[in-house]
Amino acid sequence: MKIGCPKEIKPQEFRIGMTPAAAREAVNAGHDVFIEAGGGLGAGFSDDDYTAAGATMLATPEEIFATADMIVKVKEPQPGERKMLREGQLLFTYLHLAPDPAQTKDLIDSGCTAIAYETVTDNNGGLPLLAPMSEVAGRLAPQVGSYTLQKANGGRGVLMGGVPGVAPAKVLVIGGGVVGTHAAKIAAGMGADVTVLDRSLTRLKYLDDVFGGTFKNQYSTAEATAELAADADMIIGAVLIPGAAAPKLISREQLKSLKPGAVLVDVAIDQGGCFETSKATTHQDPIYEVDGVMHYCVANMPGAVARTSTIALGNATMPFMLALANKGWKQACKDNAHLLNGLNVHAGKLTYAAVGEALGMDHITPEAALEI
Ligand SMILES: NC(=O)C1=CN([C@@H]2O[C@H](COP(=O)(O)OP(=O)(O)OC[C@H]3O[C@@H](n4cnc5c(N)ncnc54)[C@H](O)[C@@H]3O)[C@@H](O)[C@H]2O)C=CC1
Ligand SMILES: CC(=O)C(=O)O
Ligand SMILES: [Mg+2]
Repeated sequence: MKIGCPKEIKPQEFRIGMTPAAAREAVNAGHDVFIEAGGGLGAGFSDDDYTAAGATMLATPEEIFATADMIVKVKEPQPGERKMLREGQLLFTYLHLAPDPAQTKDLIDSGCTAIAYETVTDNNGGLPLLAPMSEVAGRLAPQVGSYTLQKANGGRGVLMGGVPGVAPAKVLVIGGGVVGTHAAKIAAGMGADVTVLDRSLTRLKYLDDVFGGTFKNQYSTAEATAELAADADMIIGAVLIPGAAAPKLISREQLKSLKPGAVLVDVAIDQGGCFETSKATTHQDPIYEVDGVMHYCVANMPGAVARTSTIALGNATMPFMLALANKGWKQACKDNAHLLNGLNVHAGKLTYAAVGEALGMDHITPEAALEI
C-alpha cells in the first residue's frame, strides 16, 4: 500500500502522524511510505531520519494526498486538506466529528473512508489511540492551569503547592478517566489539594484503591460539582462520552459563584467542551476571560510537547496502521471489532451513531459499511 503522511497544518501543531520508526516498520512490511518534506521537524525528526528509514520525501501536501492510498495524520483534516481527499482513500487520524458538522459534511462528500483514532476501542473498555494523548494532555493541564493562575496571566495569584503556613490551591478535576487521573496525579504532585469527580463507581473504586492518599474522589452530581467548583482555584474538565458531544457541567450562570480569577482548563474541548462558556482556542492565543473566570481551551494540547506526543502516539497507532496497510481496511476491520469501532465515515455515509445523534444526521452501522 502507498502510505502518505503530510505535515500538520493546524496552528502550532508540531506533531506528525508517523515517526521514522513507524515508517521503517511499514517499509519492512513491503509498503511505500511518503512523508511531506519537513513534516517531522517540529517533533525533532529530520528528512534524513525518514529517508534512512526507507521513506520517500515529497515536497507538497498535494503530492502526498494524490499519491497515497492511506493518509496517516494527527489532527482532523483542515478545510484545504479535505478538498484533497478522494473516493476510496483511507484516512486514519483524530477526527472529533461530534462538534464539527462542517468537517463531517466534507468527509461524507469526499467519499473517503475515515477511521478516527479517538473511537477505536480495546478489551478493557478503553480508547487505546486516545489514551497516549490523554496522558499527555492530562499531565499538561495542571502545568498550563498553574501558569494561568498567576496574577499577570489573569488568574487568582495562587501557588499550586502553597507554602508553609499558606494553604495550597484547590483543584477540581471533573472526569476521572485517563486525562483526569494524569491531571490529578500531577496537580497532587505539585502540592495542590485535589478532588476528582466521576460518574463511574468502578472508576471511583479504582481511584480510591490506587490514589486514596494522594487525592480525593467524589461521585459526580450537579450538586457536588457546584459545591466543589465554588471552592476551587482551578477546575479541569476531563469528561468523555465516547464519540458524543461533551455534557455541559458548569453553566455561564454558575461562573458567578466561582472565585474571581479561578481557572477553567477544558481538556474536553475537542468534544465541544464541558463548560458552557468554553470555546476552542489555540496555542497562539490559549487563554480568555468570561465573567472574571479564566478559560484555557486548547483543542490540541499535546502539540505543545510535540516530540513526546509524536512518539507516544506513534507507538499506539503503529499496530493498527500496519494492519490497515497489510490487510486493507475492510479485512482489518473484519478481523478486529475494536478497529471497526473507529470507522466514522465510509463511501458517503456516516457510520458512527454518537456522531449522527450529536449532529442530527442519518447514519448506518459500521457492519453495514463493510458490505458497501
Ligand atoms: N484538548 C486536548 O488536547 C485533548 C483532549 N482530550 C479529550 O479529553 C477528554 C477526556 O478523555 P479521556 O480521559 O481519555 O477519556 P476517558 O474515557 O478515559 O475518561 C472520561 C471519564 O469521564 C467520566 N464521565 C463521563 N460523564 C461524566 C460526568 N457527567 N461527570 C463526571 N465524569 C464523567 C467517565 O466515567 C470517564 O471516567 C476527551 O474529550 C478527549 O477527547 C484528550 C487528549 C487531548
Ligand atoms: C486527542 C487529540 O485530539 C489530540 O491529541 O490533539
Ligand atoms: Mg484534540
